[in-house]
Amino acid sequence: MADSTAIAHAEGVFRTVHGLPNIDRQLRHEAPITQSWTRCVNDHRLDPSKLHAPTVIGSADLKDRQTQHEDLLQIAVAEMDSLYDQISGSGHALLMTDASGVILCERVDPTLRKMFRSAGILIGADWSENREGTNGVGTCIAENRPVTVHRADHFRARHIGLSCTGAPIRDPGGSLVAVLDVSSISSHDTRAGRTHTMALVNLSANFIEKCLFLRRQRNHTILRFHSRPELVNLLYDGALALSQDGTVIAADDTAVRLLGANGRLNLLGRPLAEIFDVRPEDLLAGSRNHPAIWPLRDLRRGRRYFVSLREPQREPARDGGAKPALEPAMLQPRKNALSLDDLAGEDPQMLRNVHNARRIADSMVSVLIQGPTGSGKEVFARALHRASSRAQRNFVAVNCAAIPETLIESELFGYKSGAFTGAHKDGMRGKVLQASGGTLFLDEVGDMPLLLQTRLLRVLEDNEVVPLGSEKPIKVDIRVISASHRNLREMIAKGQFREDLYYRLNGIKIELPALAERADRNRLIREVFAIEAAGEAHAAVEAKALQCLLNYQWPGNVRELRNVIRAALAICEGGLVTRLDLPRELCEAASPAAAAPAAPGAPLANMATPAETSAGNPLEVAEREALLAVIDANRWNMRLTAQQLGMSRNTLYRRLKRLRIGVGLERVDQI
Ligand SMILES: Nc1ncnc2c1ncn2[C@@H]1O[C@H](COP(=O)(O)OP(=O)(O)OP(=O)(O)O)[C@@H](O)[C@H]1O
Repeated sequence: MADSTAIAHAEGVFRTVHGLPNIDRQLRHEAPITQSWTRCVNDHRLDPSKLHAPTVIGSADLKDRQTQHEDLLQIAVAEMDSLYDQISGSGHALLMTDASGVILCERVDPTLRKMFRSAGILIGADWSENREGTNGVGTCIAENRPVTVHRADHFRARHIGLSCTGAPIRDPGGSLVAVLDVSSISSHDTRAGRTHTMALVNLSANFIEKCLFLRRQRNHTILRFHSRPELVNLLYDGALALSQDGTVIAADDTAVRLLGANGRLNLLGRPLAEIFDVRPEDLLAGSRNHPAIWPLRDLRRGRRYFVSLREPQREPARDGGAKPALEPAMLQPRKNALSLDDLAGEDPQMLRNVHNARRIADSMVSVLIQGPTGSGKEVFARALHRASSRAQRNFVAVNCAAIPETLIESELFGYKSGAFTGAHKDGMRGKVLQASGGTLFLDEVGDMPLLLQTRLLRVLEDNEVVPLGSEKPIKVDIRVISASHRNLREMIAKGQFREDLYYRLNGIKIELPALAERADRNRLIREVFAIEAAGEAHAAVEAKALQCLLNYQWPGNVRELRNVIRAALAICEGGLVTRLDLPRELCEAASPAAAAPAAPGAPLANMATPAETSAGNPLEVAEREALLAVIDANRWNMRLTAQQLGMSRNTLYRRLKRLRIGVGLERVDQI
């Protein structure tokens, strides 16, 4: 390519990204392309004119990735051969990448192989957007939908001879696992001509996706449905995988669309009898009792569908035949760092909170987060920091309740060398200085001693801090987010909290609801299970155990929920959580027969008395007391307890179970 073409292309890209008029006024790019260009410049810091060699991963890494996607590749290769037959001779390459954009397999006309290789289209090459800029694979992954990137739509000048169309392939949980892409070089295709290619690629991607769903769910009953009987058991029907008690454990995109559900999570964990007018016993009788295809009505909209049932190919190897109602692999476990979007959920109060937080994310407005213990105040503060323009700078958290009163001043404001006896000889930068440029998170701000409140207010008013033992103020630039589970207004009335500081901190108030009050609590419980069980291939929750989790009042909110699930996963047999793996008190309190919900704040931990453990065996009583003493000393932090006792956390949880020590309110590390 002539340098002048590359320079002109790069100039066009920069003009578009910076909103300047293009020299060639005819040049128009669709929104997904210009958004991708903006990501390439601002986020990936790529230069469109730069020539570079393709990034190709090593053969061991490639082999690992291929093995990891073995079932997918087996399905895809057959479909790719069939698609390749249809397009061969037209100068196209057909390729499939994994979710990070690395090519795992390809079908290329042997006479064109060399040309495609020199364009970087070869097995093992990384076509993610942050490597190759806007392209059919990387942009499909970034946008999570089918895209065509035609010639000068490409970000890198080097790729403007290519025309590519990529379509996502999703696993039964809805996560993108692969991209199917058709590319051509020096194509004389018009953009309109790519519409046909897009239809073909989409069809093949949908087909692969459906086969993958059926294959991965083959050990469960699968219900397939469509409003037209002749389309049942074909590509266009909806598919639901069911547990043995008729609970939906996986749904494909078509099922979600046909049922008008608001996403997969609305279907997962629900009994099929809540979705269709089917009696559970009819369903449990299996396909033998039904004609091959029979009609059912959808309960929400009253629409008639024709359905077929496929029985499990093999009984799931589960403990004692217990019935899984929820399998995390079917949910989409979220990444560890939760974003504001992740936190919004479907609760009206949370949606309002997230909306307000987004509006002020980039401003200097102080944020006061209130909510009961464990409701996610710190998680919210971190998400807000990540959504702000300070995201790349420090987020410094100070727990005002955890630092001894005598140290809090030096912790916050730092000190000069030799400021006091025992001070570090080089002095210390306090948290306020560490947070300068970023965000200072004051957790449990209601626990800050009054004297310090006065000093903090001065720092916030003057934007400068004077370390202990120094007289020289240092300028700071901090965004303050504070949190408290206490009623600060009541504290002001009692003279325990400064009113002026309250107004300084309370630029905007975010009130987090208790877990039991959240309209979307069932969904949140499932999500937390999915997060905790991520990476455990066979983890599942038995239907009755799930019911206990859903019915319980959760006085310790999400923290308690997380710890209960974490402990249950550690002690359960074969990955299946049953009621026996949950604290007994939780199931009792959650049962409809329980006289009243657990009183908010009532500790769940340590509710069994020594007499209840193995009929009061004195050795066990002694062991229990010794263990409780260590746990108490570690403030119910199981990681530290296990470390101190020199055992793994799993062993510790097993021992807790044996000694019937509940783990309801223990504190563990943050995600
Ligand atoms: N929406 C959520 N999804 C998954 N986990 C969450 C969510 N919200 C909170 N958590 C988890 O719950 C636990 C408690 O959260 P966090 O520490 O933010 O609560 P908090 O309200 O600040 O608690 P405290 O009042 O004790 O300071 C953490 O382990 C956190 O990762």
